[in-house]
Amino acid sequence: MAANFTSVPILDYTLLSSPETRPTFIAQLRHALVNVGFLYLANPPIPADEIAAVVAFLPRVFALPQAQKDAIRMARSPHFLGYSRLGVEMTKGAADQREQFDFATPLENDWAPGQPEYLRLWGPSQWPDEDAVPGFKAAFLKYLGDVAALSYAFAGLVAEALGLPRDGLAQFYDAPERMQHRAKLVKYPARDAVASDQGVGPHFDAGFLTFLLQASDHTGLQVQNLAGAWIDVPPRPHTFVVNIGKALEAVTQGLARATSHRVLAPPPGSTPRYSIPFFQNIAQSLTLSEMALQFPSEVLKLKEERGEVGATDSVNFSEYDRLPSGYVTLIGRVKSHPDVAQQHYPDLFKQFFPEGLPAHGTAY
Ligand SMILES: O=C(O)CCC(=O)C(=O)O
Ligand SMILES: [Fe+2]
Repeated sequence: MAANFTSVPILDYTLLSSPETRPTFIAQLRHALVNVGFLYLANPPIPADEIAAVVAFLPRVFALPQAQKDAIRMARSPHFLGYSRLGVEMTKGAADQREQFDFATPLENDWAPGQPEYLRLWGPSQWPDEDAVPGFKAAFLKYLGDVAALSYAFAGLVAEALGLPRDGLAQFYDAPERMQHRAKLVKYPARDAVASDQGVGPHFDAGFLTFLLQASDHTGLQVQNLAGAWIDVPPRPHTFVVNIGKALEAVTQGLARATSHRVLAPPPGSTPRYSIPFFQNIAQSLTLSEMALQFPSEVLKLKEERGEVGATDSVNFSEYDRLPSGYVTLIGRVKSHPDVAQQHYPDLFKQFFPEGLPAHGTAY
């Protein structure tokens, strides 16, 4: 009988600061990784005022004139970075009802024709006009840097919780200055303003770890438990929601679960919901099936005790068993943003969308 969950566990980062309480955190983390795939990280090591400053910018950035937002639209970027209008992104073949800006940690792109196309995926962000939102770029870059640092520290904790050496996951990253991690500002308008209640449809995240900031006081995020039931993950003050991406699930042979999740649009008449997910990437050229990790038998036993995952509505990012990680990410981006792919990756676009640009997508 599968161990199931009806809520997402809360882990307090400050438990790590004392040798007496640290083992408690690691044990809670082990449980969350194996049985849930989601956790709240309370009191993360990022100053509350730094987070508040970023949150305060959200309504202002989305309130920029449409022409200024369109000037940095994602379709201009081979790196899938920039602004996406409501309804252009797809999950499981249906349009997501959210508006968003994708930004990433700073990195130049040195791809040259003839190299694998996925090496084109990382590159510079497109930022809104500094005069229109003074200070936003600096505040968000600071935030990106600090969450990236937290994400590396957290990977060390994950390794420890799964019985690996503390640097047991370090082989999956290039040197920090050659890595890029992505985050986005997301706005989900209330249901009466949009075509459906699909804020974002059921999906898995790619990569290793996601650090999600729920930036307004709306329920809407839900995760799917082992039996397939949808469980609410309401916002909690001064927490990140941390979840496992498909790449981490792959390298841990399913010990750490990638858990299906979705967002429902806020109810009619509500204010918009805002969030900022941060996606930690891994090195692009790795084929994960060639990098098997060895786990202690007592940890592997936890997976048996969990049992099989009974049902899920998500199907994406299943290719980590055979393709380089960067290619898997690129396929995900192509399927989610076919208009961007059509501009910059015409061959892949034709492969995934042989009938042309979907009116109502066929992806996922
Ligand atoms: O907005 C949220 O709360 C979650 C978004 C999400 O799951 C995603 O963009 O991958
Ligand atoms: Fe997600």
